[in-house]
Amino acid sequence: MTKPTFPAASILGYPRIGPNRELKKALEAHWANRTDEATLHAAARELQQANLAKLTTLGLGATDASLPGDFAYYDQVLDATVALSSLPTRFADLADADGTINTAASFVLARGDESRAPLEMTKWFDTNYHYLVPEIGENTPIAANAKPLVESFKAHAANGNTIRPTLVGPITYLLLAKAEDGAAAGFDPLTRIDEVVAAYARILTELAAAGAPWVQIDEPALVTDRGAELAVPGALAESVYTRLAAATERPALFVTFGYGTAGDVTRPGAAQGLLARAGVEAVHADLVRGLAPKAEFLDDLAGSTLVAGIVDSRNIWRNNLAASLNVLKSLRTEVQTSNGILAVGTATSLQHVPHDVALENNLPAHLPAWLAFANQKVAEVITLAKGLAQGESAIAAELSAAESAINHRAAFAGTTVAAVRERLAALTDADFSRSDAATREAAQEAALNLPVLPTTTIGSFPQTGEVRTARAAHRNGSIDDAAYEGFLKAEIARVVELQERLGLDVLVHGEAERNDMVQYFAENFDGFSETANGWVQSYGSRATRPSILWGDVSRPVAFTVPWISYAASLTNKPFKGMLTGPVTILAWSFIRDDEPLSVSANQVALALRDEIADLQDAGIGIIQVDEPALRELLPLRKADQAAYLKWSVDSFRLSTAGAVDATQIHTHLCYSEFGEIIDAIDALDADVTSIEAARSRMEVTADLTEFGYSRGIGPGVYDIHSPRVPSTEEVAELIEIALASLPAKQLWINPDCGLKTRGYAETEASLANLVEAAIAARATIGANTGANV
Ligand code: MET
Ligand SMILES: [Zn+2]
Repeated sequence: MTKPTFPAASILGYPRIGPNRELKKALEAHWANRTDEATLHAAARELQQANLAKLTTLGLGATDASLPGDFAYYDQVLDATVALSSLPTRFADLADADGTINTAASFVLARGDESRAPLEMTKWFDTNYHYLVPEIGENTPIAANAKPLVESFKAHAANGNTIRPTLVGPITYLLLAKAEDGAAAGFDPLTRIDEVVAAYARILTELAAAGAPWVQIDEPALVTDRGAELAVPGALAESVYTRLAAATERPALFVTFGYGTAGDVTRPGAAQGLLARAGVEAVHADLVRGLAPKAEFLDDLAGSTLVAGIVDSRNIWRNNLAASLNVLKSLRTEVQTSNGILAVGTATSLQHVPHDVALENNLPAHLPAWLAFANQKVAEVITLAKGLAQGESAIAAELSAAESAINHRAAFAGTTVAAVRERLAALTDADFSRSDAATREAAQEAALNLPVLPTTTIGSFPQTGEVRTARAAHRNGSIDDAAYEGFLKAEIARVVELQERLGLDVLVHGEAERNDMVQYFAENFDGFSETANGWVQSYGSRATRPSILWGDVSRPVAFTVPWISYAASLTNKPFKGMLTGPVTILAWSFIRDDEPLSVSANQVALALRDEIADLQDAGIGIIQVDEPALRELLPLRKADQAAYLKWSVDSFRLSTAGAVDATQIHTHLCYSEFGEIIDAIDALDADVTSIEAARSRMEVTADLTEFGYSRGIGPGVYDIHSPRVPSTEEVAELIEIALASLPAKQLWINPDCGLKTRGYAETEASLANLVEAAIAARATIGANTGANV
């Protein structure tokens, strides 16, 4: 029997938030009870129809299943939880009479309610998109609920569009899940795979009955080390897809593997061949982050289609169509040798890029022609498929436009800046190291004269409505620079006065002048530009607007110094200046594809190094360089991690190593999987490191003791993710847990993260309790151990 052929051009998914963040607005209006559920559904449907209309205008077929059916109100993993009705026990009362999870219930899972915390949120692979972590135990219900998928398919079909319903795959779903609280120790959600497969088989049957010709099943977890072990002959992936392919009355299956190489990286294509032989009609390979399949590993595709993910869906650069076409042609040879058919697609869903370059009206003139956002990428996929089928001459105009944009970019003045390159080339090992920690410690003790268990904050103070209003007014010109500066100074003075009143030991300026901890730096560095409308979903209704790094980086003038030195002038207390580190600046921006990331990281590091020198000259004795994204960029495969950690740590060291001994360098990382990269964190060589720890009740302190961590450490004692005010007793307890494993001399007392999302009332109350608990702990230490701590 011949297998159905997948459309020649398709995309794995499309941004869901809407070109003007329509979904955000609809969701937030609904959550604020300003609209009912029917209004929300109508707004979402309208947005999806507009998106599909756009995609067909761009050239995707309306009826050949090349339109992705990947819409989600909040998150695609949450939608898989809905499709499986897998409600964790603590939410069991939310189930409908038939056991299913309705839209309102799914929002409770996503957002929590008065009595329950929401599902945990975690970064999706190595992206800045967050999914909701499924909680699966021995008894979590698993039962098919095809209704949302079927209804959506039918609604679009009635409108003339044949979408390809999309689901997170069974293996990926369970690998991303965590054991439900109360499950037996060591319980592995993957042990529930047979039930998940049975539920998916049922969903496939219902989708076939509704008329869906194709279904897309995303299995990106097979590009991780753990997933790869399951993608070898005789292992789980083979049996799962043999069973799904055997489902009676099902749509054709398209299984995708974004974010890397599926299966064994030394045998690119082996995982795809395996699934094709198991009966899957179309398989995908990410050619941007992963390796191109080879005939020798594909073996026999058994008539299946291989969809080449050649257009980058994680970045915004215009595709080099000529180079891509060459890759596609040689891949076609491999695929045809393997008895398969080649089609063209994206590396992952386009959910990681903004909608449309055409919506940008503020970019520097040279930039738009270099870029491709989602809509431009759809056109690129279609062009490449056409070129592959009909030859270069059929796409001559597109090839030449791409070529001239790429040549223009390569030759453009800011792309390579001689002075920046010379400075990088002249670096020596000495530029990456400070003197030994003991020497620094002595110099800092003399300079700062801090009490034991010093109290501080992570940097930002509440960004009130007034701050945001003033910023917007300044941006649109309704208040002038002087008025805005006056406003910010008053805000800074208020924050300094508050910290003095609360009795904190190390003060900060509060970051009121920063719209965002990355964008603010990008705005002040050469080599970056900001988009006006380049929103990318981060989680739920939240989106970020990453800056675009397009050229060599330098810092024309000191920009944090005026604010920070003004703040420091208002107090006699030790003062901490705040900067964002090189890895985080890059992780939360669109980065260059014409230079290794490590080169950009060192350029950013030198720009920061200049700022640190100026802060130091202005008398700032403590400088914090935040690296919350250090863990996020960690490569998915263990084999690639050491190289990443080497350059990322080096860039931090390059940024900070110009500081004199007496300047105390802090860093801040906000996640608790600290143990995993503790060597790298140690290698940052910061004098003091603050980390998130309150939710895990100081779990990290045990890792630190075991490691023998010897410098200053501030495990957060106040969970800033909720408006809850921790009592003095609670904070005292956490301090006590930390003191049980760490010497008092190393310990700092601080919140988990910045306070910008909090309100003033809870912030003041919480910080007052934090200071009170620290003072009490000092007294206890003095009583128990004498002054010698
Ligand atoms: C996500 S980490 C945030 C650190 C930053 N200094 C702040 O306080 O907001
Ligand atoms: Zn943080």
